[in-house]
Amino acid sequence: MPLARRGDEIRDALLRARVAAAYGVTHLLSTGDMLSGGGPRVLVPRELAYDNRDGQWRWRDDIPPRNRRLALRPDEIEDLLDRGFPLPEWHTPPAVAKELSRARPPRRHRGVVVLFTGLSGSGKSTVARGVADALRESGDRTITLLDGDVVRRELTKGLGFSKEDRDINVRRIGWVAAEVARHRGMALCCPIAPYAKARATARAMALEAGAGFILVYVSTPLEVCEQRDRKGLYAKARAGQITGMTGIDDPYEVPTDADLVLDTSEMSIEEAVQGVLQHLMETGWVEPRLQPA
Ligand SMILES: Nc1ncnc2c1ncn2[C@@H]1O[C@H](COP(=O)(O)OS(=O)(=O)O)[C@@H](OP(=O)(O)O)[C@H]1O
Ligand SMILES: Nc1ncnc2c1ncn2[C@@H]1O[C@H](COP(=O)(O)OP(=O)(O)O)[C@@H](O)[C@H]1O
Repeated sequence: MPLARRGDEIRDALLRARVAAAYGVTHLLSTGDMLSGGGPRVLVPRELAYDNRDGQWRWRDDIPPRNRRLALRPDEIEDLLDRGFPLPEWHTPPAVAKELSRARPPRRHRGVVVLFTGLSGSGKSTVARGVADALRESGDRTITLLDGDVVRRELTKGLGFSKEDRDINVRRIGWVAAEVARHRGMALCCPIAPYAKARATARAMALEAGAGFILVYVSTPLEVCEQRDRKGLYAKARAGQITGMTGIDDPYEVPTDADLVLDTSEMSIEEAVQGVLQHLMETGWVEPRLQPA
């Protein structure tokens, strides 16, 4: 029953019992540590397993091991649903499986936010653009690329590079991305996003919108970013002409929660793009028919 959890086990159990009673339920099956309350009687069953000799569920110890199939754990069920695989009929009646997959559609049908984080010049925009181009060709989802320069011109104009302004910048990007993903699109964003807390907020907003969130840490070392110095900002920072440059005299908090790490000093642009696509396919967010070249 997809009831929102209140975070309090006792209140959750009571609420479940009340809702179940309202549907006419007279007995509830529960694990030993769950509470009853609210009317129906609670039965605490012994662990049941599927007996493939006659298709019945019975106490697991009454079934010879070779005929016994244990019930799937909740995380195994979620994994099958996320990947869009059918739940086995011996385990879940098809009508129930249909409802479950309606409540938790496969990842490839849900929205997703991909946030690239890393130093200026690390390759975030270049890789995000490559991923966007590849996925646009497949046409399964709408693709929104929230590119750095455009974002700072259109969405966050007027903000600077203080911690406060960077946090607002990343928060706004995260909010727009989550809205895109709420409507089943894919949003690719590439701010430096130097602070872990702002990145965590972006993740939370995407998850709250029922979407996925993938943090790609573009870990290209500072020396390489500095050699690239496409905008001449590192040279200016070294010369003391500008201050607050990330990696020089402003912090970058290395992610400890990255879903994927790419060091573009060790791979070509194409390899980096394929690395992201591969990850999206392996985790079920993108259909695996986009085969890497
Ligand atoms: N002080 C300072 N520090 C870092 N970067 C600076 C700074 N001043 C200007 N720039 C240019 O602005 C781009 C970074 O903006 P972001 O919106 O990605 O930054 S942040 O996420 O809000 O920290 C970044 O662009 P990219 O190179 O595309 O990352 C820089 O070119
Ligand atoms: N393997 C690579 N992956 C990504 N960018 C690379 C790679 N090798 C060289 N580059 C170059 O590095 C620069 C990265 O710039 P950009 O993508 O704007 O970085 P960021 O968005 O992180 O500031 C581009 O000029 C790009 O062509």
